[in-house]
Amino acid sequence: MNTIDFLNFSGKKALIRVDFNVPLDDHFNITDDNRMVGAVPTIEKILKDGGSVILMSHLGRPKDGPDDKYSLRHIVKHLAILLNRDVHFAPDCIGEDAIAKSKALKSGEVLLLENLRFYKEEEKGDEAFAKKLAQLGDVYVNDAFGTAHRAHASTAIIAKFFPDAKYFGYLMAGELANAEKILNHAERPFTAIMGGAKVSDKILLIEKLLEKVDNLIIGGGMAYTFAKAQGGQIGTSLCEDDKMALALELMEKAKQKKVNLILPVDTIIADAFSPDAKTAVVKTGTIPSDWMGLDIGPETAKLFSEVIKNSKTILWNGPMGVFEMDKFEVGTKAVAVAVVEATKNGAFSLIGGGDSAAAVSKFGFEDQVSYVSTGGGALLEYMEGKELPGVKAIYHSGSGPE
Ligand SMILES: Nc1ncnc2c1ncn2[C@@H]1O[C@H](COP(=O)(O)OP(=O)(O)OP(=O)(O)O)[C@@H](O)[C@H]1O
Ligand SMILES: O=C(O)[C@H](O)COP(=O)(O)O
Repeated sequence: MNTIDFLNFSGKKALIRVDFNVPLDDHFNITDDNRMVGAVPTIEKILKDGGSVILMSHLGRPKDGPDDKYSLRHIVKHLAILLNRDVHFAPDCIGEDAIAKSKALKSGEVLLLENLRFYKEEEKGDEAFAKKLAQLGDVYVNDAFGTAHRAHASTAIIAKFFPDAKYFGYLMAGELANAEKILNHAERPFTAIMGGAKVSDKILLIEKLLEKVDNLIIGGGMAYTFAKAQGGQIGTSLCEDDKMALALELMEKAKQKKVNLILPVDTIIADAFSPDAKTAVVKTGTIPSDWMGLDIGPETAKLFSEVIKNSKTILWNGPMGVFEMDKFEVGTKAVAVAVVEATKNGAFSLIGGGDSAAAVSKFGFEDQVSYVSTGGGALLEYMEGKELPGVKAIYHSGSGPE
């Protein structure tokens, strides 16, 4: 793999695509900086070599050009703290000012460009826009694993302009190596824990995992589709009616493949989607008509935990309940505790990005699992077996713009 270890960056200007699409609160405080922290080793290696760094990223999904709400200027201060040095900022990611600022960069200096998605050309994968970005550096580095599933100008198209000078950053290399370990070198028993809101987001992954795992645990909102498909009463819980047949098919497939598919046996129900809701515990499939299931129940937490603790490889993607509300975090926390315990006993545990990562960090366990991925959609797509455009662009050995 063509990582930045193959080059001494002394005197070079490295244009690095990072994924600094981090969650911000109403006061623009970063609520989870995992993605920024993940990019630091790449930046530091290049600066230590005597290079300079131009960072480019998107933030959120701005609809219509520049919008202060999505400005990357909000993260400059925190980046400077993480890198322990000043960070220059270019309020336009292309154009004269960005070119001048990039030219003026001295060895050891860092420039952050404004949100790439302020130009619609970024998401369109526009080649002329990619060329303008390419003018800013001598070497292109892709360390944006979280955005590697997008074929955008800065993640994929731009690589054409660096036929002999394009590299993977350390975060990208680490993410791919860990995903690979799970997919192709998993020690047994191998347990996948799937949760989150919807079955439809994870069908392909579940199908793929049925080829690989010993145990497949399903919790979270998606479990109610399985409960209803089996004839259970689920009240007003989340459900995708059009996926019920598929849920039964997946159960049948698991049986054929001799995969132990484990579904919740009880659930915590609430009379409203609210932190102050009245709650009760009921058996799966027995939810009264105007109540909803918002977490797995205590019997289920015990059942899942036993399986997890006896596993040697664990992949976890998606929370077991509405963990953002303290009343409905118990099931997700129990699973997190079991994953931590298994890891202490030598298991390899990989936590899928996004909400599972947020849950693990809410409980303060991020340093007690083997790896917390910075990828949400990107990790899912990679694990489903899809080729990621951001990865392909670095591997592809084209000789310049087509
Ligand atoms: N029983 C439930 N009812 C309603 N929402 C639920 C339930 N269980 C979990 N959720 C919600 O699902 C959301 C996460 O689902 P989502 O499908 O986005 O997971 P995910 O983002 O794919 O997971 P990851 O980010 O780890 O890949 C959380 O906000 C959580 O509150
Ligand atoms: O958060 C993510 O999954 C990535 O940063 C990609 O963002 P997107 O889904 O808006 O393309």
